[in-house]
Amino acid sequence: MVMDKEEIQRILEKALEEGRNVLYEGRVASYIPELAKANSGNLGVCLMRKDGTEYSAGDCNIPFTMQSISKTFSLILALQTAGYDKVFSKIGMEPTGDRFDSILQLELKDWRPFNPMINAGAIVTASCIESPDPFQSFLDLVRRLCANPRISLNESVYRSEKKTGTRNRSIAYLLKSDNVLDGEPEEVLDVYFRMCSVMVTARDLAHYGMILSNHGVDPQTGEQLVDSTIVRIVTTLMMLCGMYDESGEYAVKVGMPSKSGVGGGICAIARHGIGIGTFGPMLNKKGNSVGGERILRILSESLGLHVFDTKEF
Ligand SMILES: NC(=O)CC[C@H](N)C(=O)O
Repeated sequence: MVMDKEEIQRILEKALEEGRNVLYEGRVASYIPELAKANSGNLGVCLMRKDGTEYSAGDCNIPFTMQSISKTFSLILALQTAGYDKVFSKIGMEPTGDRFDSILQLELKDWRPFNPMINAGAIVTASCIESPDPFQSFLDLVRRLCANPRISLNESVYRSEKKTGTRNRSIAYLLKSDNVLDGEPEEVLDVYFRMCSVMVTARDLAHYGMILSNHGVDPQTGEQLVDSTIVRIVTTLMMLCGMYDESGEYAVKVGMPSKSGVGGGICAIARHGIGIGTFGPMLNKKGNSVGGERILRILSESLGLHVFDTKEF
């Protein structure tokens, strides 16, 4: 199925409209007080192809905090600086089937977090980054992979989470008591909270997804921004665990390696060098954007983007 530009744009707009129809099913995150101020009506999508063409509909230039989407960038950075052996001696690769902030498995099954896409795993990932200034290195990486040098920290969201993040504190101290976490829990948490509070737009995420879909190569310059072996690891973990305890159902229905955040963003990696970013802060019970998921499902079905699809784009 080869589509012309107008047809793709029409599909995006239809997907946005259908996404709007399900917003009432969700709620904005409020456990981080600052996030409760989000505009419940926001919804947007941007699709970017490696040939430079770009499609968008709705609120795709509104900045929001990336929250858990930061887990994919920090994993890339930890693998780049500390290497595979160190990272995966401290963190597993298995989905949990539990909430993103669950503490359960650490006590019951394994002292190592199950994977880097849940909070416990991302806190350990942050501790693995080898850099004199881990947050600055993270920010540099995000700016490069999103091709946007203006990306910055949202101070109020950062302070709000730092003040109220007792559950993440519990996780970090438990990990410390089991000797999984190197360094001071408060220092590692500070880096983690900052990373979650970096602001991006749906368009930034589309660019990032496009780079990952293109095996880490910037199609404009030919530069290998991320080693393809690292891209493969991160993409696989996004497919298995990127939508928390909804990852299985999402994989069946949408079938694109994706990562969501409670700020309302989703970054999806589609076949054929396509990246998609969505933004809609109304979340379902699992903490995933209801509007974003609906849009991605429609795009997957209409454009044949499921990883096991055979259609041409
Ligand atoms: N699911 C998320 O996006 C969680 C990120 C959030 N900063 C937290 O740690 O709770």
